[in-house]
Amino acid sequence: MTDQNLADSELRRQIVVLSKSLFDRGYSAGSAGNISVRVEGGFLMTPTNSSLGRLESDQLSELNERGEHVAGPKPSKEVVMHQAMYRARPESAAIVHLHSTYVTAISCLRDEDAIPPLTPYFVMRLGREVPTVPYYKPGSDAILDDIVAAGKRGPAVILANHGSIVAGSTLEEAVNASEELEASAQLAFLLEGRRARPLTESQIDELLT
Ligand SMILES: O=C(O)[C@@H](O)C(=O)COP(=O)(O)O
Ligand SMILES: [Zn+2]
Repeated sequence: MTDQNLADSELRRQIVVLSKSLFDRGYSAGSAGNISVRVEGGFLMTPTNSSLGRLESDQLSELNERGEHVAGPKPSKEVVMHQAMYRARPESAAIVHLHSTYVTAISCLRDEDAIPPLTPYFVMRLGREVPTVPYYKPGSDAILDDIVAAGKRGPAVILANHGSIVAGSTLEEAVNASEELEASAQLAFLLEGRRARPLTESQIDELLT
């Protein structure tokens, strides 16, 4: 079942539960990060300046199909970034933006190929590559074109000196992929400077077929 088939109340419950789970395990701190989910007629989104650990299901922002705020508290400042990712990946029903520690550390170090495809699970959850877009001030609409281009290359994108944005066909899928991205960033740090054996192109092809 895709998230769009789930009742609005169930999607609200999932946003609260999965956001708290991410927060409790250290994937976001303070009020960093934001989440959106496609619903009938538009999107639900976490409010701006809200902590992922303390959301309430009846206090989520409601947006229409065009990404305009129609009800609930003021949405995250990253509406345009989320809308760009939905545009790049029309099959997506949920998007997670985090500042998880190792991904954010890598986002401050490299411009491309920041996290190599070293394991099958990386390829299965994140694809062949995780592109990086240049730095933009958080909330800047100018990020739109770069996110559309990067999102077409894969479901996960690194934001230079900021964090990550990950799309999924369900919220659970987007959360799982975000967690895999952070685990892969940790691996990349552990292996830095060592002769790690990357997966071959044919091994990657086999995983993606
Ligand atoms: O980094 C930022 O400021 C935003 O990208 C963010 O993570 C939290 O912004 P809001 O969702 O507007 O609270
Ligand atoms: Zn952010």
